Amino acid sequence: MRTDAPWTGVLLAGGRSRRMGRDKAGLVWNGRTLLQHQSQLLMDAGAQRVVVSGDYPQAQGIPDAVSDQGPLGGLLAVSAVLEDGPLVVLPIDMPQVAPALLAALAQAPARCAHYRGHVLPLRLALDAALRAWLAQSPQLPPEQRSLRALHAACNGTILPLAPGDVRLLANCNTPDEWAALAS
Ligand SMILES: Nc1nc2c(ncn2[C@@H]2O[C@H](COP(=O)(O)OP(=O)(O)OP(=O)(O)O)[C@@H](O)[C@H]2O)c(=O)[nH]1
Repeated sequence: MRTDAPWTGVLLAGGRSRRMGRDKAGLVWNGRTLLQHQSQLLMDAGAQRVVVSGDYPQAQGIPDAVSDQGPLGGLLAVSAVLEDGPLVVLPIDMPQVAPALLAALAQAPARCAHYRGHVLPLRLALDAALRAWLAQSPQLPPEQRSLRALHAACNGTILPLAPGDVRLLANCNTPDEWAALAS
């Protein structure tokens, strides 16, 4: 019998994709858009449900409450429609993450440090403390308005990876990175 605690997958899909020059959510990976592919990864990992952060009516996406605040603006808006509980936050531009990795992260027992600078995917406990931190985040100076600061302040969890698995976290921000990933 599966006894794992239920968790919600949050797909970060907002932002302007400036470096890519087109919406990353619409890029096609193995015959599906990244919006579809990343949502499926979270479902395959065992998410009870997936909530899309971003203005995507076709996926019941939650638009940012405060625009141009980066991922924190997305999490602030998403947190307003969710009850307390565990979240696994996945970016739109990281298509090679294995569902098993996300599943392990969802059930990870303890906080872990950054793995070689990666702060996503990230597990968070949505509770009063996280809500309060997100609520004040638009007032923070830009250098403190980051997922890294959130991770540090709210005990976010990053799963440590075996060195051979680091490639699973490859993301794509530019057309060249996308071409390299997709080749
Ligand atoms: N909801 C929401 N998500 C964002 C926002 N900015 C970035 N993201 C998401 O956060 C993750 C990391 O985004 P970045 O690569 O840093 O930013 P980006 O907007 O996608 O791309 P650039 O404009 O080139 O920096 C991606 O999954 C984005 O979809 C935002 O303002 N709102």
